Amino acid sequence: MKADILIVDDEADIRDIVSGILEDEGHETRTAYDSDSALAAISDRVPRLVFLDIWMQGSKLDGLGLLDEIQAMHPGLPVVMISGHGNIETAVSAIRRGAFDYIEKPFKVDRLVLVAERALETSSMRREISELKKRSSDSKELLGNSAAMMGLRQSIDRVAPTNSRVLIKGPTGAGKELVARAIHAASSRAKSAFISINAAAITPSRMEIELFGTEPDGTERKVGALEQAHGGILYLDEIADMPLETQSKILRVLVEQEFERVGGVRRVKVDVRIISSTAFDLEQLIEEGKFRRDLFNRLAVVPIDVPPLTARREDITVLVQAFMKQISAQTGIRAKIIDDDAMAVLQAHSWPGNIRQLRNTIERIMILTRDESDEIPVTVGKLPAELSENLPKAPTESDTHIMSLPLREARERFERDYLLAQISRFGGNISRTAEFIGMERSALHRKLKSLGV
Ligand SMILES: Nc1ncnc2c1ncn2[C@@H]1O[C@H](COP(=O)(O)OP(=O)(O)OP(=O)(O)O)[C@@H](O)[C@H]1O
Repeated sequence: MKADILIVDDEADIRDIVSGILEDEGHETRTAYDSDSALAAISDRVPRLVFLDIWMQGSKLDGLGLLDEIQAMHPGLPVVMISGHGNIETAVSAIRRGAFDYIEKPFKVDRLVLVAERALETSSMRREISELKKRSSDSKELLGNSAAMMGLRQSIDRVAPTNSRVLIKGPTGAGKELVARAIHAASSRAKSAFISINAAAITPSRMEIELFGTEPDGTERKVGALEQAHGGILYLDEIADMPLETQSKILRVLVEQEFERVGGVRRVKVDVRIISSTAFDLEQLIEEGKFRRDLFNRLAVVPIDVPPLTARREDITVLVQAFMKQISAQTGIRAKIIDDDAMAVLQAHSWPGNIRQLRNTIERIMILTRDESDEIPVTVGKLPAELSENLPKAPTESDTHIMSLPLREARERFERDYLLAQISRFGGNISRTAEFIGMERSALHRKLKSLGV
């Protein structure tokens, strides 16, 4: 795991030895010789780990004072104390105050490397856990075995190991963020941060603070998303909503790989892979002058399309079952069986809110039927009313249209509607439709032809 490590020590040869060893391990190091230069280095860019000497000559703050300062500003940042022979007790009290561990001078290479790896691993695990807690209601696994999903998985596998910027296109709730997370998980940056920032949910004036952070001016300093994502991935959700001014600033970051914080003058260098997403036609927004073409060209190095749920209806059964299990685990409501007709209704629905809407619907169904025994299957009548609105209706006596037809024509009309609904339910897959309705594939083709479909 390559990381940005800061070494703070007043002795130049200790700084050199520690940074030499850590660089041999593939890390990036920076050094500081007292508390002021250390705080300046941290404010240039927040490192992933700090090695901090306990006694520093000529420093405004000693090691413990600086440890307190660092912890107040960056609570999750691990600090390993460097202690001399005489001050093990101080090192131990530093651990009580929140330091991760200490190494003793003269130190052994193995011990130094081990402590660094452990500190980095622990902090990345902590980050993962807090990330998991935040999203514990959602699974991160991309489910579905439709051709569309297989294609999507292939694109993810192909693009993940590269460092290319990816633009994920697709309608709302189709799983764009999940795709971005899958790319992160399969990339060499998997152990580093995945920071997500939603342009649609943030006001334009707040957007720059969220992205670039603020420079301290007596008040609390905010670490921006770009800095938090250093070494990892920044996910820009719904870039179409980004104000033009922010677009220019993002473009500059992409060109120069560095930026300035809001209210600051210093340049902050970062190494961040950007994945962005949109539900809109950016080409059209470019035509209308609402999106910068040069930014689009830089963000969309590899475009990935996430198809709407209606283009992969055959995944619905798997999704419904998985969501039942997940919701049941979270809420304690027992999972239900959905009968074939009710499942067919779910498969035929238009799902404008895509997978998110499907998940919410399953949650609603489970809540509505929570008092029933889990042996009673969910029938069409138990589904939320809006789901059955678009179904082809069975002819009734008041349906004079079909009732006015002779049997042969009425049957043809019914067959046509029935077959079209089944084909749509199986995402246009004729073989699977044929299998389900119990017809030979070739016979179904002939039938469709004879019905003029
Ligand atoms: N293939 C999938 N398998 C399982 N769950 C999925 C899948 N795709 C999406 N989801 C779930 O659907 C919900 C919406 O997904 P996500 O937030 O990734 O969509 P999005 O396209 O980024 O939405 P938006 O456009 O609103 O940002 C989440 O709960 C996600 O876990």
